[in-house]
Amino acid sequence: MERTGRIIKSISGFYDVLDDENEELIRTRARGNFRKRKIKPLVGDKVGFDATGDLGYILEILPRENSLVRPPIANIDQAIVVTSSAEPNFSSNLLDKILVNIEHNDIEPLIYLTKADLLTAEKYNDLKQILQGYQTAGYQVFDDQDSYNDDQLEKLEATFADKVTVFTGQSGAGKSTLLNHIDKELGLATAEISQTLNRGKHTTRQVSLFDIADGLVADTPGFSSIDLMEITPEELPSLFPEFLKYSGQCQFRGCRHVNEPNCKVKEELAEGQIMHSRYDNYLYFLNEINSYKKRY
Ligand SMILES: Nc1nc2c(ncn2[C@@H]2O[C@H](COP(=O)(O)OP(=O)(O)OP(=O)(O)O)[C@@H](O)[C@H]2O)c(=O)[nH]1
Ligand SMILES: [Zn+2]
Repeated sequence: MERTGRIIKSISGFYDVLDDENEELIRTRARGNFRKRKIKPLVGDKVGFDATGDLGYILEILPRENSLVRPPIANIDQAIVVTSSAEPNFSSNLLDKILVNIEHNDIEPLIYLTKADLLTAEKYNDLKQILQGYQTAGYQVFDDQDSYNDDQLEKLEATFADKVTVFTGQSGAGKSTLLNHIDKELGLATAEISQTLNRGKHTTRQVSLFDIADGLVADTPGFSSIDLMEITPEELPSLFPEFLKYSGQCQFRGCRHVNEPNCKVKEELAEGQIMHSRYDNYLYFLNEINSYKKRY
């Protein structure tokens, strides 16, 4: 009889499946017909499988809610955007770019500040102000100056239950360090970042889901840059949740909030209800996306 479960790890052609019924871990292979159809099972996939002997076989992959390429994971509910204050420096442009990519994949982003202990009290307060703006825009923000404050870690863990969570962010932002604080037994490799380049070394390679606080959690390889290749100019305004609050009141359906008359988003921007940095980054991204189109 076919059993169901979720792939939580993939290692050179084998997939470790967590059985839905009894939480047993079963090593499986994909049936040859997947390879012929060019379907590759992903960590996070819900699968139907069959296991009689030592080794099981994946019989079917259930429809995916979403999937990421980097890291290759399917059916993700939320992403913890690990956002460094210093080394590497905070960049609202990078943060917004990450958020837009996550929103595009129908994943809920949460913002988690790290390395604020490296800031002066004044710089930290400035950054906190900015992050308050993200809270107002609709994001859950964790902004304690001590990233490993127990209360805050508990609040973060409380969001894991019954979800698949990925940790994402720039290389060197502190993803592995944060996860190691959450689960002392993980022992993920962390790296000193290269001082001269102010850019992290890539220390995280394999993708697997860990069972933490009644949920499944993945560390992911950091990146040094990301693009907006998958996003269209039509879609972009819908990836800013605070624009969505007002776009229904713009005069034109499909308003891009650039030069259109009676644009409610621009009114709210002028009123201070929408952050200037977010709007400026929006225009910047729109430009970037349009420049891709010209090239191809
Ligand atoms: N001062 C300070 N250093 C931190 C903090 N969090 C992480 N670090 C340091 O930053 C460096 C990079 O941390 P990692 O956890 O390896 O970063 P990562 O995001 O997992 O990096 P990749 O694996 O390259 O994506 C390490 O030297 C950590 O010790 C923090 O809150 N404060
Ligand atoms: Zn508008």
